[in-house]
Amino acid sequence: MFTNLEHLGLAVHDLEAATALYTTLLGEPPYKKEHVASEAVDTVFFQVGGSKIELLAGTSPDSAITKYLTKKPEGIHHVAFEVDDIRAEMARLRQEGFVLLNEEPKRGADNKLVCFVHPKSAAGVLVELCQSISPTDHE
Ligand SMILES: CC[C@@H](C(=O)O)C(=O)SCCNC(=O)CCNC(=O)[C@H](O)C(C)(C)COP(=O)(O)OP(=O)(O)OC[C@H]1O[C@@H](n2cnc3c(N)ncnc32)[C@H](O)[C@@H]1OP(=O)(O)O
Ligand SMILES: [Co+2]
Repeated sequence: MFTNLEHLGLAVHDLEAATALYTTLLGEPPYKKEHVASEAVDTVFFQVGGSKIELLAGTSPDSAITKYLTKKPEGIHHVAFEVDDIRAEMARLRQEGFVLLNEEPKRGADNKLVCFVHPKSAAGVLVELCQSISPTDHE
């Protein structure tokens, strides 16, 4: 089951400048900064009610964010939904004909298991599924 709009992922060139801008915009500083080596990104998270803003900057030319920003301007890169059972939702979406970008859930930022749905199968929007896990869980 989809349970929440977990975060909006925003692709930015300059993480420090974007962090300062969003701190002013939202009136609160971020609650977390995290490097995710598997995605080659640095992230900054802001809480907004029950959802979050995730700022993302690529840390290598191979990063999906770096590649995206060579073709597109800064802005909304993906929409992330919280799910209660990521494997069940992946199986359901596959059955419905969506193209998943991961065979298995992978470790994302902020203590989540994540899986991406190709934008070409989701009306032009890159969709991320997220399931919360304990910080000590390893998959
Ligand atoms: C920090 C971890 C995690 C979290 O916990 O929150 C994250 O959020 S990580 C975020 C970064 N990681 C990812 O995005 C991983 C998933 N993405 C991918 O695998 C790829 O980016 C992609 C979506 C498969 C695209 O890669 P690729 O096919 O190599 O790029 P192209 O430039 O050739 O794009 C093909 C096609 O798709 C369109 N596109 C690409 N990205 C997006 C996007 N974010 N939103 C909408 N559309 C997108 C692109 O415009 C191309 O379309 P056409 O030009 O019409 O062919
Ligand atoms: Co994300």
